Parts: sequence; structure tokens; C-alpha cells
Amino acid sequence: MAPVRRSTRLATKPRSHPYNYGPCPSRPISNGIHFYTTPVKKKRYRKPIVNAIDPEDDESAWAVMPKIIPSLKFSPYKWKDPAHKPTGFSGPSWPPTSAEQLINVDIKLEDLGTHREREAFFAKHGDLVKDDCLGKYCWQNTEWSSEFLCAKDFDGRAVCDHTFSEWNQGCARWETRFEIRAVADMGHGLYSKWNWKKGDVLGAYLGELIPTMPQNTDYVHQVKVGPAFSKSGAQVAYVDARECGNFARFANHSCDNNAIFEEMRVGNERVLALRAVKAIAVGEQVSVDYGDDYFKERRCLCGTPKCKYAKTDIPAPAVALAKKKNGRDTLKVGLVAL
Ligand SMILES: C[S@@+](CC[C@H](N)C(=O)[O-])C[C@H]1O[C@@H](n2cnc3c(N)ncnc32)[C@H](O)[C@@H]1O
Repeated sequence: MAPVRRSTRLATKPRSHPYNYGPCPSRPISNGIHFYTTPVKKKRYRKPIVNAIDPEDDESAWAVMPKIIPSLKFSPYKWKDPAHKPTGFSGPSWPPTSAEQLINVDIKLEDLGTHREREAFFAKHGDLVKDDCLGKYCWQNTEWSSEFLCAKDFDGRAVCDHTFSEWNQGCARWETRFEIRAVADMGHGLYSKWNWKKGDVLGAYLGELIPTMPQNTDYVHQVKVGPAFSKSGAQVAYVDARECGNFARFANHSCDNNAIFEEMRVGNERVLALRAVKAIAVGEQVSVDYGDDYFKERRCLCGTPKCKYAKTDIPAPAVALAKKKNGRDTLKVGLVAL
């Protein structure tokens, strides 16, 4: 293997604390405590389903907080079927033992298909391949030294010391930058405690990496897997944050969204990053665009002047995560986007 030339650039230092914690429209779920570790009686989170898809169900519905996980959850047994193996998978065995084996970028020019595909790839990802990875955005990473450096090998391949799990660990102190708050008729939402610039990466979307689309797609995002990820028709997997996830799974939809989910790179691994597309001020709700498909059968409650889906003849989505007492989900249609 070609020797790795290390960049001399130092990791970006986190910015100083802005602390003018602005007005938020609703009460926080917890004050400075991890909301998910706060011992609360289930009854406290019991909420009526507003605009329930099944109006019979409002009596039995209750909202559930998910398990908060520090990195992608991965269960090898769910990947046993050889049909899920991405073409050209180069891991040590099948099924893989970690999510990282599946989402490895390992960018090589010869893997990028035709000339036209290569050109398109570099037009889109060129900066990421030639430049440093998202590791520099690991803004909570106050204790780490600058020894995590990005570099390129002599073939111009992206190489660096960042790994997805380390990056996730660095992002784990999310509650210093975000707060989960109750939002009328939408369950909960993600609020910023930080002034973000346009283009800032707020963190990764975490959940369970599964090979097939689950029935309830409300918290599901599609990601490309395997070495052929840059080619059209690349195999895909799904990150499902319904049962377990991180702060990013609370991002609600707005037709005037200030963030997007975008596939990016940390080290040689793919990350579904939450990225600001506008400046986001302290106290603002972080929102993304769920896309036309999601609102085909739903009414949007974003209430912005730019709202595209405020049709009155369609019911608004039921409060997310609502379950029937018998354990069956109430939500059928959902969000799959990238
Ligand atoms: C990815 S989750 C967002 C977090 C969710 N609010 C929660 O409390 O867990 C998507 C769900 O949030 C609700 N939601 C988000 N944005 C919405 C919008 N603009 N209008 C109506 N419902 C929305 C819907 O119930 C949707 O199924």
C-alpha cells in the first residue's frame, strides 16, 4: 500500500460558547439533563394523537421516547441473506460484523464507472475526495487533540485517521448544542442552542442499519452501501431511527427548512449528515425537507408562508411514534429521503 502523507492542518477548534440562549416557543423536555436518562413516568409523555390516521385510536395512543444510541446500531443476523450483500463487498466475512464494513467509502477512481459517471461524481463529491473529511466538524470534540488528521495517499485517495465511530463519539455530547422540545401536534422537535453558519454540519443521522425498508418509514433514511456506492443503481440500506437514534431523528419538516440530510464522508466511511443550509440561530428549530412523496397523503403543519403541503382535505400526520396498546403501529405512510 502506498505510504500515507499526513496533512499538517490542525483539526478545527470548537467555537466559543455564544450563550445568549434565545426564546424557544415551548418548554424543554429536560433542563440540562439528557432527556433520555431522565427518570419519568410513562404517563407524563402520554399525549393525545392529533389528526390521528385512525381516529378510533386516540385513547390508546402514547408517545415513546426512543433509545439514544452513540453510533449506528447493527445486528448481523438481519444481514444473513446473501441477497443483501453489495456487489464487490470486500469485508472479511458475510454477514458483516459492523455497520462500518458496509458503509466503507474506499474511494478508488477505477470503481467510479464510466468517464461520465466519474465526472459527475467529482463534480458532486470532488471536495470531499480531494480535501479533508467531515472529521473537522466534530465540534463537540473538545478533549481530542489535533492528532486526528486528514490526508491523501499518493494516488490522491482520501485517507485519514477519523473513523465513523470516533466521530460519533465526538458528536455524542449533542445536548450542549441542541434541545428536544415538545412541538404542538408534531410530538417533539430539535432546537438549536448554538449559532450555526450556513454549511455547518450539525451531526449524523443515527439509527439501526437494516437491509430492507421497514413497514413504518417515518424515521427511515436511505443510504448507499458497498464499494459501488457512487454508481447509479448502487445498493441501498436503510437507517431506521424509530426505536433508537440520536438527536437528528427529531428534525421536523418545514417548507422553509434550514437544514438537509446529506451523504458525506468521515474518514473512509459514509455518514448521513445533518447540515445547515442557512444560518441557524440560538433558539431556532432545526428543520429539514421531507420531500413531495412524504406529503402525498399528509398535511404539513409547518405553518410557514412558503408551505407547499397545507392542503386541508388531507389529514396531518399523526404524532410520530404513536403506538397502539397492542403494540401495532398506527403510522403506515412515512418518510424515506436522502
Ligand atoms: C422524523 S420524525 C420528526 C420527529 C417527531 N416530531 C418526533 O416527535 O419524534 C417525523 C414525524 O414528525 C411529524 N412531523 C414532522 N414535521 C411535520 C410537519 N411539517 N407537519 C406535520 N407533521 C410533521 C410527523 O408525525 C412525522 O411522522
